[in-house]
Amino acid sequence: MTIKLPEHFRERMKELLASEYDEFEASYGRPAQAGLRLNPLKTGKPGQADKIAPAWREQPVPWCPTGYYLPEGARPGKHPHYHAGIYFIQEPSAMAPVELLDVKPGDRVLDLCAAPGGKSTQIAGKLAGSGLLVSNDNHPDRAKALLKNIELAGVRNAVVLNETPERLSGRFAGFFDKILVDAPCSGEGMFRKDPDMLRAYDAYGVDRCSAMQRSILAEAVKMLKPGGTLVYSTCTFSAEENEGVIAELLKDRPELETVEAPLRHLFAPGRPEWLGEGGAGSLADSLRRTVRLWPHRIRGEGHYAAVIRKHPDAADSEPSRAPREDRSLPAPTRSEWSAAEETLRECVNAPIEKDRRWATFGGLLTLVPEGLPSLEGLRVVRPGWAVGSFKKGRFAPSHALALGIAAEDAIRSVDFGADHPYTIRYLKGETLETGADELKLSPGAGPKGFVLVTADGFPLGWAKWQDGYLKNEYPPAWRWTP
Ligand SMILES: C[S@@+](CC[C@H](N)C(=O)[O-])C[C@H]1O[C@@H](n2cnc3c(N)ncnc32)[C@H](O)[C@@H]1O
Repeated sequence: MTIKLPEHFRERMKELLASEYDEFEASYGRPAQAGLRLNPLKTGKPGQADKIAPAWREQPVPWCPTGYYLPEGARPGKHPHYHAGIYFIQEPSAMAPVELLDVKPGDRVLDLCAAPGGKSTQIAGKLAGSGLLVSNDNHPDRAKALLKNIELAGVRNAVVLNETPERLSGRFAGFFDKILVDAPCSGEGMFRKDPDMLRAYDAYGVDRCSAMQRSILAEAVKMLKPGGTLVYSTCTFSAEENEGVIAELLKDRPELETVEAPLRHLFAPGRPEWLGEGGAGSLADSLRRTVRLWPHRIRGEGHYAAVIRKHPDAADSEPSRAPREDRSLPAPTRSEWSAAEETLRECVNAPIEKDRRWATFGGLLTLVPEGLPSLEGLRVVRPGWAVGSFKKGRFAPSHALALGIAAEDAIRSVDFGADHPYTIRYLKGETLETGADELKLSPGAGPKGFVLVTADGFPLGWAKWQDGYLKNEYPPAWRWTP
């Protein structure tokens, strides 16, 4: 494979990398590194991960305990397991920023530039269902794609927003323990993986990107708690978009400092000297603590990341201007709740946590994550886990419910196995002839009603059984395409 690198990119990298440049350029003659990351929300129990193709789990990514290099020719996106959200396809160096953020269960985390959700789903795996994830992207269509991946991953404690950093910082001042800013960038580390990035490179030049990154980051730090950690990352190599953005942020802000990245020994240091005369000044040591992932030094396409801590004694950010009552998220009416409760009891064994905060949103019943401030006035894509929808006085379980529970939580289930022809036919939206004796029923349940369809024990979606047929409830927008 030969990639024609933009001439000014080659010239700049040659000057910066000097004797290392030939090795760097040679890396563009090798195939892109593809990776897969297991979803701990679905593969955390003993034996679950063993069901995934062994060849895809042979080569671990050194900086990500759930990440693997894919062998050439592997097509995990064309496997029923993909539709169960048990893994995500992610370029290996893109797995590093969330590992550096060091998310713990119970944290309040913001992923500010989150679509399509590779890193948000990684964060959700680390939260393990406890704490809060606010996943945001300012692009409306990309925010929808983000929601789809959050639902596919079976995340129950995430809110998806479609907002600007400025509007969010007014609402969430000093609120988050951890923030990821995986910034839009000129994408120099994507040339091998995605030739479209080469075409877009001139349109999204380094100067334009660095201006955007500085303004996003300035808003992001306002939302960080004293003592909180922020990771800034890009998939580009230019110093202006990396060390330059961090230098600008740290300048005159003694409450912020870079810290040694936990996995620093695996990566190369930041390059303050590339900022030129007077560019880094007294910040040179701080910038050397940031990390660079180079395609000629590691197996990955390349990334930059800086870990920044806000001093625990930093003055609190301006208090949030959130309204006390959230009128944008009304609680279900008594009749809505009873319709929902009746159907949910027909579908799932798990207790319905009535004392949690439930809200109706766009015809959906959603479980709002604990500790969420008011979202009133913000562009909300989804305020929590949507467990079902109301239609003409009736309630139906959602696809997000199917993907967010375990097979044993369902009252009725049926498993065809990933290799069974019925599994693909189910994912294509077909009705399936199925005997009542093929269903697994909870004690006391009859065969008629909602059935969770699973593959190798991993939920794929709902069907409705009646008179020997499974009527397909798989959402048309999610269907299998050849
Ligand atoms: C590098 S991508 C993020 C990739 C993502 N973190 C993942 O791992 O899947 C950058 C994202 O930032 C979004 N974006 C651009 N400008 C933004 C802004 N001002 N505020 C929030 N998001 C922005 C873009 O729409 C894009 O989806």
